[in-house]
Amino acid sequence: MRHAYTVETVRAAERTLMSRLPPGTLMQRAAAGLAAACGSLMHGTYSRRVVVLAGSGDNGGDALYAAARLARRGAGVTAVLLTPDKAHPGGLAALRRAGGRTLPPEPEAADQAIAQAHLILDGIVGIGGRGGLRPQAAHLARTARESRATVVAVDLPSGIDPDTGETPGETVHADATVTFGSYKPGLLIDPAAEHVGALRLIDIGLGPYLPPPELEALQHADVAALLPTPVGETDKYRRGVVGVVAGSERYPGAAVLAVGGALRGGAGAVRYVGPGAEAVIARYPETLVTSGPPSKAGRVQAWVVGPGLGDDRAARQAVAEVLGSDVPVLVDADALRLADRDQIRRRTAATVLTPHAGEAAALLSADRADVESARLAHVKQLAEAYQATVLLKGSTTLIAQRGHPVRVNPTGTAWLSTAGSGDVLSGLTGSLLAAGLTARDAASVGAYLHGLAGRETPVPFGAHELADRIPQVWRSVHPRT
Ligand SMILES: NC(=O)C1=CN([C@@H]2O[C@H](COP(=O)(O)OP(=O)(O)OC[C@H]3O[C@@H](n4cnc5c(N)ncnc54)[C@H](OP(=O)(O)O)[C@@H]3O)[C@@H](O)[C@H]2O)[C@@H](O)CC1
Ligand SMILES: Nc1ncnc2c1ncn2[C@@H]1O[C@H](COP(=O)(O)OP(=O)(O)O)[C@@H](O)[C@H]1O
Ligand SMILES: [K+]
Repeated sequence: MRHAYTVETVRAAERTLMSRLPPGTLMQRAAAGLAAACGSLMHGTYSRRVVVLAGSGDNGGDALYAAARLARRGAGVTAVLLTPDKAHPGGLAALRRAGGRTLPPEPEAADQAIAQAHLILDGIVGIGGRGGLRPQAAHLARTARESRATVVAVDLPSGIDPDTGETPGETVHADATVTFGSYKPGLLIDPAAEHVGALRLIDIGLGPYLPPPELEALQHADVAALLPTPVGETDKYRRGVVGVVAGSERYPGAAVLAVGGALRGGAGAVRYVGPGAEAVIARYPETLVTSGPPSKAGRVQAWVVGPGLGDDRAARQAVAEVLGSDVPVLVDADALRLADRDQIRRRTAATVLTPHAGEAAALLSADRADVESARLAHVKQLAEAYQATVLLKGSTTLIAQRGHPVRVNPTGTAWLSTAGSGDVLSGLTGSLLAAGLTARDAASVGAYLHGLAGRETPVPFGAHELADRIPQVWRSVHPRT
């Protein structure tokens, strides 16, 4: 599991640790890790040209100390000092001793140095940055982006909000980010995460002083431990039956895709309820189909309701019946609009809502653009307002449930933004719910496998090919399956 902590938490841990160590120890640990990372990114240091963009805080200090190490190993280093009289004194002295030169931030000289650099170290601001970059810093960030140099962000790309992933103005666009002590939420959540590049964590010893995280991301081993695996004495009912209420005369394909996802999620059987039965059976003959209402369909351990459902009376009634059941329910697409909000809040069994940004905006009476620019705040707000587990889809998928750290899905690709891909995710996640995973685990594991399938399916792909790829990525996560 990867964990991410807010600035306040990182600072508190850092204070405790620093009080037990000689002054400057943490900065030297950070600088040593940073210099090593830069050396390997440049495939050596001798005769490489490095430009440091150094702000006046400790972030600039880290960058200057690291650059001094690179200069001692033969790199030619130029530091552009944003406020020369406030530059980190120790870092600056170290760089000068190592033969590095400094420039004030006058555009012409700085731009020229940047244009000739192999590597640019962004030490403008770190976790002490507030608001969008100031004009002088913003100019340097743009010049760095337009250069051919490899841009390495120190702790984080300057200009991003470390706690939320918001980008309030101009930001540095990094090829790599070397972060210290712990991940920060903003490094893992879009739009900021788009500017992070390859992310590397340098351990500076904060671990023992960190409380529960703000955000966490599953890795292969975590997912493998959660995947349902049939044991000797099981049967199809004990493995769980998932009911899928999806599709309509107009959108029978949504039924097929949701069932396709559900068949790959580990439940022992998939029961389909709705007008798409013929199409479903034609593609997946193993599906148990019923044409009546969900309440007459027989027992299931979890429901998926919504993909391609339409919005007629029958659809509304089906949503109400499913929400009235005492088993976990995943609510997607049309059902997010049709569901009675109080009925969701009153449920005692788990409820998973899977909106994309537009649907999330409608559920919160907010603007879609605001949801996309501040995903973390909005997913938490949704989980709170609906007393449900919420999986917010999009370029970064987040899973929130009150009382737990938010989960960020680390897999995925923009190729997933293809029609019907969300239907596959609903079916898959509902199947994991029926197999007995908790709402939060089912949503996180569903998003993880869906994202991996997106990465492994030859592109460009359609949603049905994504569903077909799930067994392969399941085995790649859990090779002994
Ligand atoms: N925590 C840890 O464990 C460790 C932390 N370490 C390092 O310390 C870093 C934090 O250092 P920090 O606290 O000195 O703040 P930092 O990020 O350098 O920024 C402050 C400066 O930025 C300026 N500034 C602010 N906003 C701005 C804007 N929008 N646009 C432009 N400028 C802006 C502001 O200027 P002022 O307002 O004072 O004029 C001030 O000078 C952290 O990220 C990590 O790298 C490591 O050494 C080891 C262990
Ligand atoms: N830019 C993106 N990067 C990564 N994943 C994306 C991106 N855009 C969408 N996705 C993913 O693609 C899927 C689309 O689902 P959804 O919006 O419900 O589409 P549909 O209704 O057509 O099935 C979701 O899993 C979402 O997280
Ligand atoms: K930085």
